[in-house]
Amino acid sequence: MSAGAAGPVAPVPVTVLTGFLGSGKTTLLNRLLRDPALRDTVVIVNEFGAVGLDHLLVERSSEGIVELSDGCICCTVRGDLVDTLADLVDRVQTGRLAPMRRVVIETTGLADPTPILASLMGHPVLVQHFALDGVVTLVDAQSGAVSLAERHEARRQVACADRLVLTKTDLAPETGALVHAIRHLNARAPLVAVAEAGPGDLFGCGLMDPATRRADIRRWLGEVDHAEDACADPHCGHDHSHAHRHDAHGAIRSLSLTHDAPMSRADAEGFLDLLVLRFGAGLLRLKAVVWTAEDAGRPLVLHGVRTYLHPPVRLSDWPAGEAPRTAFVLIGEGLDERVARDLLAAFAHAPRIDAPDRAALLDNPLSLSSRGF
Ligand SMILES: Nc1nc2c(ncn2[C@@H]2O[C@H](COP(=O)(O)OP(=O)(O)OP(=O)(O)O)[C@@H](O)[C@H]2O)c(=O)[nH]1
Repeated sequence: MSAGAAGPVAPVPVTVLTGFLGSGKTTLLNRLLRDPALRDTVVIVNEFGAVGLDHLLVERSSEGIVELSDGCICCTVRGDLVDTLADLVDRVQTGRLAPMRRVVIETTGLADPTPILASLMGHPVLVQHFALDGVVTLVDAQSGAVSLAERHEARRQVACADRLVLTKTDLAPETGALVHAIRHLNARAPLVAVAEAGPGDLFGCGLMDPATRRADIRRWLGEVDHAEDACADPHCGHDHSHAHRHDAHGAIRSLSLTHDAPMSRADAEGFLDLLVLRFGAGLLRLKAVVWTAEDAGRPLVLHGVRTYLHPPVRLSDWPAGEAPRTAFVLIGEGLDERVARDLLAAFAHAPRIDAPDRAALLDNPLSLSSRGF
C-alpha cells in the first residue's frame, strides 16, 4: 500500500460500529455484509468475555473476520487492535490478503470509542494506510433509555456518533423520550431507524479531510467532550476526568461458562430463566451458543438483554473447525460466579453434591438464595 507508479493508494476507510450491550450491532452487521457494496470488507470483532462467541455469530467466512477477545477494545486490547491493523497491511502488501475496501470494527457494548480512535489515528504508520470514516452508534429502543441514564459508556457512544441507528423499534415503537435523550447528547448526527439503515446511510461520513486525507481527530474529540459536559442527566454518574474514564468499566465483569456435552433446549432455557431471576438488574447481557440434544448438528443461539430474552435462533451448522460445545457469556455487575456455575451444573444434570438439583430449583425458583444460590 505504498506509493507506486499509479500514485499513492487511498487509505482504507475504517468504521467503528458501537452501541451498548445487546443493542443489535452483530445483527445489523450481518445484514450489511450481504450488500455487494460491502464486499472486500474486513471485520474486526471485539468481545468482552473469555469465551469468544461473536465470531460464531457474524455470518462471514473466517477469512474476513479478526476476533479480539477477552478484554475491551477501548482499554485492555487496544494494543491488539493496532497490531491487527498493522498485520492486515502486511498481509495485503505481501499478497496474502486481497486489498481491503473497508474495515469495520465492531466494539464491545461497553467500549468508549474515543481512545480507539485516538490510538488508531494517532499512530504514525497506521494513519498512512487507514482513515477514519466515522463512528456508527446503535441505540436499542427497548432498553436504550435505561442504558443512557445508568451507563456513561452508553452516553459516550452516543456523544461520539457520526451516525445514529435506532434498533428494536418493532419491540418498542414509542421512541419520543429516547430520541430526546439522544439529541441532548448528540444534536448533529443523522439518526435512522435500523429497518431503513443501508450502507449508504452509515458509511462515507465525510470525516476525512481531502487535503490531508486524515480525520480531524482533535476537533472531533473536542466536540465529544463538549457534548458530554453538557450532560444534565440527574442520574449521570460519569467521571469527567480523562485520567480514569477509559481505565475500566466499574464493577462490570464477564463470566464464561462452558459445558462439553449436549443439553436439552428446555434445560438451557430453564438455566437462563433462573439466572435472570437470580441476578436481576445486575445482569446486563447474556449470550449463549447451545449444543442441544434435540438437534446436535445445529447450534442454538440465545440472547438476553437485561431481563429480556430474545427468541432463540438456530444456526444452520457449526462453523468449520469448531467442535460442538455449549458456551454461555454473562456480562453484568455483582454476578457471583459460583452461583452461576452451580446453577448450570444443576441444569446439566451434574449438581454440586450439596446443592439442589434442577427439579428442586424449578419447583421453587423463588427460594434460590435461601438454597445457597
Ligand atoms: N426484535 C428485534 N430484535 C433485535 C433487533 N436488533 C437486534 N435484535 C436482537 O437482539 C439480540 C442482540 O443482538 P446482537 O446483534 O447480538 O447485539 P450486539 O449489539 O451485537 O450485542 P453485544 O455484542 O453483546 O453488545 C439478538 O437476539 C438479536 O436478534 C431489532 O431491531 N429488533
